[in-house]
Amino acid sequence: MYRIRTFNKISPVGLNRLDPALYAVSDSETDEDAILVRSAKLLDYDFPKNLLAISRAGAGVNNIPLDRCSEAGIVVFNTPGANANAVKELVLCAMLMGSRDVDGGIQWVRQQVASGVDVTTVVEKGKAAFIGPELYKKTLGVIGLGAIGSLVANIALSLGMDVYGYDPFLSVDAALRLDRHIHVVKDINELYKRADYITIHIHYTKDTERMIDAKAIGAMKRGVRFINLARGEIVDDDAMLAALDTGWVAAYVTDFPNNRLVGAPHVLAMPHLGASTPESEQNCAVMAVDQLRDYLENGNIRNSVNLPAVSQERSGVCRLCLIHKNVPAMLASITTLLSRDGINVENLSNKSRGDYAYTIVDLSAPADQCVIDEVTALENVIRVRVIQ
Ligand SMILES: NC(=O)c1ccc[n+]([C@@H]2O[C@H](COP(=O)([O-])OP(=O)(O)OC[C@H]3O[C@@H](n4cnc5c(N)ncnc54)[C@H](O)[C@@H]3O)[C@@H](O)[C@H]2O)c1
Ligand SMILES: O=C(O)[C@H](O)COP(=O)(O)O
Repeated sequence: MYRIRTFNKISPVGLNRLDPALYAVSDSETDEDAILVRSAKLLDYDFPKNLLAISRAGAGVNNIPLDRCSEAGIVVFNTPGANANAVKELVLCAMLMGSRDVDGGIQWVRQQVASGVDVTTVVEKGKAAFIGPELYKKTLGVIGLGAIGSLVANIALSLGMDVYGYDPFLSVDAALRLDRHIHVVKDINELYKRADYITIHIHYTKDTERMIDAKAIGAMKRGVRFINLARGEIVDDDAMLAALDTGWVAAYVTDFPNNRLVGAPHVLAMPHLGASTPESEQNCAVMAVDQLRDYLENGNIRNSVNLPAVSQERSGVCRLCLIHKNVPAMLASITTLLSRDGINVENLSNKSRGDYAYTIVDLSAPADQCVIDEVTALENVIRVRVIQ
């Protein structure tokens, strides 16, 4: 029986894929073998020794201490693309709301009614205060052309926008998803100097923290409208507030409110709603659960953010799964111990990612505990699992 602790509400459509005969799942499990999480912060969480995996039902993993997980042999998964459509649709909403003062207008209508005015008598005169430009024929800059950015870039074309994209690490898959009419630039300043609207879709890491600072904003066009449904930390709030104050930035629409931003003019702050649709919550939960099950039951790794992707059809009678450091002669050391005991290797897969590597070995005979202990004791081996 595996114990899975949930740290957020995970869609039952995903959770129902966990057989209750094999899995105990709740938010009160202790000594858990695995974690299912959305945005709950695990940075200071004291992981149980037997924790094997964390599956993030969503894209961003800045709430998970990846280095600490790798060192402890904990595999971290996310669900690439599973919530991208939900975010794309909210970006469209954000672009429109940052343009036309729909929010201000709706609030004004409510205020009229609340103060006893017959709103029908003031609408036509009052509406002039809420005028705003159209998206059609304007230029959109998309920073980050991954799962979300590529969808946003493509749909903006169909709104009649001219689209510039920037992504120095563009994957082949992502590039193939992009409409050929999108101008992909190598220098972000090419995007900054042209865009009337900029939307950012990159991960928050040490490298992207406050990437949108005073210098970046200064390189943008005066009157730019900036949309941030990625992470609050990517934008330097001081620089953004100063630019809103002078009108250099006409509107800042963000999914990451804080008290300073919410009080400022021309800021529209939503409560992290990007992925909050039933469809996206289900997609993410299904993917997070399926990947987790495949790892727990078969040792296969798909869509990990800290270990390589390694999957292998089951063969033999017993499977060894090893997380180890990416150093020379690991495979030789492991197979030497196995062959010394007369155990034949039916199939083997090994891949590395940065400082770490993962090996799956299917064996023709069950490995006895002595040999497992010896493999576990090898220098640079972090974790060994035996799956029957
Ligand atoms: N508001 C929400 O609810 C919500 C929902 C989903 C994702 N997100 C955020 O959006 C981020 C992106 O999600 P995704 O699914 O598109 O991820 P993704 O991995 O598919 O795409 C990220 C892209 O950013 C690119 N990139 C990395 N560094 C860059 C840089 N310095 N400049 C330009 N591009 C860079 C990568 O090459 C990649 O193509 C997530 O990490 C998360 O923080 C927010
Ligand atoms: O990174 C993500 O996937 C989003 O920020 C969504 O987060 P959530 O699952 O907590 O809504």
